[in-house]
Amino acid sequence: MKRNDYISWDDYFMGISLLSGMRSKDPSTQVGACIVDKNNRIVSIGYNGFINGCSDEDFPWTRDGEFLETKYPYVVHAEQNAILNARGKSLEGCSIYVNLFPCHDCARNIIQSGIKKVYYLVDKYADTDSIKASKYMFNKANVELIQLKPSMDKIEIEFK
Ligand SMILES: Nc1ccn([C@H]2C[C@H](O)[C@@H](COP(=O)(O)O)O2)c(=O)n1
Ligand SMILES: [Zn+2]
Repeated sequence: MKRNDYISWDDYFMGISLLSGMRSKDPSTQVGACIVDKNNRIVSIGYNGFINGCSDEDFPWTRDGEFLETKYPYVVHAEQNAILNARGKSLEGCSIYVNLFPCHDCARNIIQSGIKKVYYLVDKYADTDSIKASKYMFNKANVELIQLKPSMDKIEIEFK
Protein backbone atom coordinates (compact mmCIF):
# COMPACT_ATOMS: atom_id res chain seq x y z
CA MET A 1 0.00 0.00 0.00
CA LYS A 2 1.32 3.48 -0.82
CA ARG A 3 2.36 6.00 1.83
CA ASN A 4 -0.19 8.73 2.52
CA ASP A 5 2.06 11.23 4.27
CA TYR A 6 4.05 12.27 1.22
CA ILE A 7 4.36 16.02 0.62
CA SER A 8 2.31 17.90 -1.95
CA TRP A 9 3.89 19.41 -5.07
CA ASP A 10 3.40 22.91 -3.64
CA ASP A 11 5.08 22.09 -0.32
CA TYR A 12 7.85 20.28 -2.19
CA PHE A 13 8.66 23.23 -4.47
CA MET A 14 8.36 25.81 -1.70
CA GLY A 15 10.54 23.55 0.48
CA ILE A 16 13.16 23.54 -2.27
CA SER A 17 12.98 27.34 -2.44
CA LEU A 18 13.55 27.57 1.29
CA LEU A 19 16.42 25.09 1.14
CA SER A 20 17.96 27.08 -1.69
CA GLY A 21 17.58 30.27 0.37
CA MET A 22 19.66 28.61 3.08
CA ARG A 23 22.65 29.04 0.73
CA SER A 24 22.24 32.83 0.98
CA LYS A 25 24.85 34.72 2.98
CA ASP A 26 22.53 37.67 3.57
CA PRO A 27 22.35 37.98 7.37
CA SER A 28 18.89 39.59 7.39
CA THR A 29 16.78 38.07 4.61
CA GLN A 30 17.39 34.76 2.87
CA VAL A 31 15.32 34.23 -0.27
CA GLY A 32 15.09 31.16 -2.47
CA ALA A 33 13.25 30.66 -5.76
CA CYS A 34 12.34 27.57 -7.71
CA ILE A 35 10.96 27.65 -11.27
CA VAL A 36 8.77 24.75 -12.31
CA ASP A 37 7.26 23.85 -15.66
CA LYS A 38 3.71 22.63 -16.41
CA ASN A 39 4.85 19.00 -15.95
CA ASN A 40 6.08 19.68 -12.41
CA ARG A 41 9.67 19.52 -13.54
CA ILE A 42 12.10 21.89 -11.88
CA VAL A 43 13.65 24.13 -14.53
CA SER A 44 15.84 26.31 -12.34
CA ILE A 45 16.68 27.40 -8.80
CA GLY A 46 18.29 30.50 -7.29
CA TYR A 47 18.90 32.44 -4.10
CA ASN A 48 19.96 35.98 -3.25
CA GLY A 49 23.67 36.54 -3.43
CA PHE A 50 26.44 38.64 -4.91
CA ILE A 51 27.60 38.41 -8.51
CA ASN A 52 29.49 35.39 -9.81
CA GLY A 53 33.24 35.17 -10.02
CA CYS A 54 33.99 37.78 -7.36
CA SER A 55 34.92 37.43 -3.75
CA ASP A 56 31.98 37.92 -1.39
CA GLU A 57 34.45 39.73 0.85
CA ASP A 58 34.52 42.64 -1.63
CA PHE A 59 30.84 43.48 -1.02
CA PRO A 60 28.96 44.65 2.07
CA TRP A 61 25.90 42.99 3.64
CA THR A 62 24.99 46.27 5.36
CA ARG A 63 21.39 47.49 5.07
CA ASP A 64 21.81 51.08 6.24
CA GLY A 65 23.98 54.01 5.25
CA GLU A 66 25.30 55.36 1.97
CA PHE A 67 23.69 53.44 -0.92
CA LEU A 68 27.02 52.32 -2.38
CA GLU A 69 28.09 50.99 1.00
CA THR A 70 25.01 48.80 1.37
CA LYS A 71 24.19 45.43 -0.21
CA TYR A 72 21.35 46.83 -2.32
CA PRO A 73 23.19 47.87 -5.51
CA TYR A 74 25.13 44.59 -5.63
CA VAL A 75 22.91 41.70 -4.57
CA VAL A 76 21.23 39.59 -7.25
CA HIS A 77 17.74 38.62 -6.14
CA ALA A 78 16.71 34.97 -5.85
CA GLU A 79 14.11 35.22 -8.61
CA GLN A 80 16.59 36.86 -11.00
CA ASN A 81 19.24 34.24 -10.23
CA ALA A 82 16.67 31.50 -10.89
CA ILE A 83 15.71 33.08 -14.23
CA LEU A 84 19.35 33.53 -15.22
CA ASN A 85 20.35 30.05 -14.03
CA ALA A 86 17.86 28.64 -16.56
CA ARG A 87 20.49 29.74 -19.11
CA GLY A 88 17.99 30.81 -21.76
CA LYS A 89 15.67 27.81 -21.52
CA SER A 90 12.08 28.76 -22.20
CA LEU A 91 10.17 29.68 -19.05
CA GLU A 92 6.91 30.26 -20.95
CA GLY A 93 3.96 29.09 -18.84
CA CYS A 94 6.17 28.17 -15.87
CA SER A 95 5.48 28.89 -12.19
CA ILE A 96 7.89 30.36 -9.68
CA TYR A 97 7.94 29.45 -6.00
CA VAL A 98 9.57 32.11 -3.81
CA ASN A 99 9.43 32.56 -0.05
CA LEU A 100 9.25 36.38 -0.28
CA PHE A 101 6.93 38.36 -2.56
CA PRO A 102 8.92 39.55 -5.62
CA CYS A 103 10.06 43.18 -5.79
CA HIS A 104 9.21 45.40 -8.80
CA ASP A 105 12.50 44.59 -10.52
CA CYS A 106 11.99 40.83 -10.16
CA ALA A 107 8.36 41.28 -11.22
CA ARG A 108 9.46 42.85 -14.51
CA ASN A 109 11.86 39.96 -15.14
CA ILE A 110 9.31 37.32 -14.16
CA ILE A 111 6.74 38.80 -16.53
CA GLN A 112 9.20 39.19 -19.41
CA SER A 113 10.38 35.58 -19.00
CA GLY A 114 6.86 34.22 -19.57
CA ILE A 115 6.28 32.89 -16.05
CA LYS A 116 2.52 32.90 -15.41
CA LYS A 117 2.13 31.97 -11.71
CA VAL A 118 3.87 33.23 -8.60
CA TYR A 119 3.58 31.18 -5.43
CA TYR A 120 4.89 33.03 -2.37
CA LEU A 121 4.91 32.61 1.40
CA VAL A 122 5.37 36.02 3.02
CA ASP A 123 4.75 39.58 1.86
CA LYS A 124 6.64 41.46 4.55
CA TYR A 125 7.28 44.53 2.37
CA ALA A 126 3.67 44.83 1.19
CA ASP A 127 3.52 48.51 2.22
CA THR A 128 6.44 49.56 0.01
CA ASP A 129 6.12 51.25 -3.39
CA SER A 130 8.25 48.46 -4.87
CA ILE A 131 5.70 45.82 -3.96
CA LYS A 132 2.78 48.04 -4.97
CA ALA A 133 4.39 48.48 -8.42
CA SER A 134 5.05 44.77 -8.55
CA LYS A 135 1.40 43.88 -7.88
CA TYR A 136 0.22 46.47 -10.41
CA MET A 137 2.43 44.94 -13.11
CA PHE A 138 1.53 41.34 -12.25
CA ASN A 139 -2.11 42.29 -12.39
CA LYS A 140 -1.82 44.02 -15.77
CA ALA A 141 0.18 41.11 -17.18
CA ASN A 142 -2.32 38.51 -15.88
CA VAL A 143 0.25 36.74 -13.75
CA GLU A 144 -1.53 34.75 -11.05
CA LEU A 145 -0.41 35.41 -7.46
CA ILE A 146 -0.93 32.64 -4.93
CA GLN A 147 -0.01 32.91 -1.26
CA LEU A 148 0.80 29.39 -0.25
CA LYS A 149 -0.54 28.05 3.03
CA PRO A 150 1.69 25.03 3.57
CA SER A 151 -0.04 21.99 4.97
CA MET A 152 2.66 21.65 7.65
CA ASP A 153 4.83 24.01 9.75
CA LYS A 154 8.12 22.38 8.85
CA ILE A 155 9.77 19.67 6.84
CA GLU A 156 12.57 17.87 8.64
CA ILE A 157 15.51 16.44 6.73
CA GLU A 158 17.96 14.11 8.43
CA PHE A 159 21.42 13.32 7.11
CA LYS A 160 22.18 9.82 8.24
N1 LIG B 1 11.84 39.30 -3.84
C1 LIG B 1 13.04 39.46 -3.28
C2 LIG B 1 13.25 40.49 -2.40
C3 LIG B 1 14.49 40.64 -1.84
N2 LIG B 1 15.48 39.79 -2.16
C4 LIG B 1 16.76 39.89 -1.48
C5 LIG B 1 17.58 41.11 -1.63
C6 LIG B 1 18.30 41.21 -0.31
O1 LIG B 1 19.43 40.32 -0.30
C7 LIG B 1 17.27 40.68 0.67
C8 LIG B 1 16.39 41.77 1.27
O2 LIG B 1 17.11 42.35 2.29
P1 LIG B 1 16.41 43.21 3.46
O3 LIG B 1 16.08 44.54 2.87
O4 LIG B 1 15.18 42.45 3.92
O5 LIG B 1 17.47 43.28 4.52
O6 LIG B 1 16.47 39.80 -0.08
C9 LIG B 1 15.26 38.75 -3.04
O7 LIG B 1 16.16 37.93 -3.31
N3 LIG B 1 14.04 38.64 -3.59
ZN1 LIG C 1 13.63 41.29 -6.42
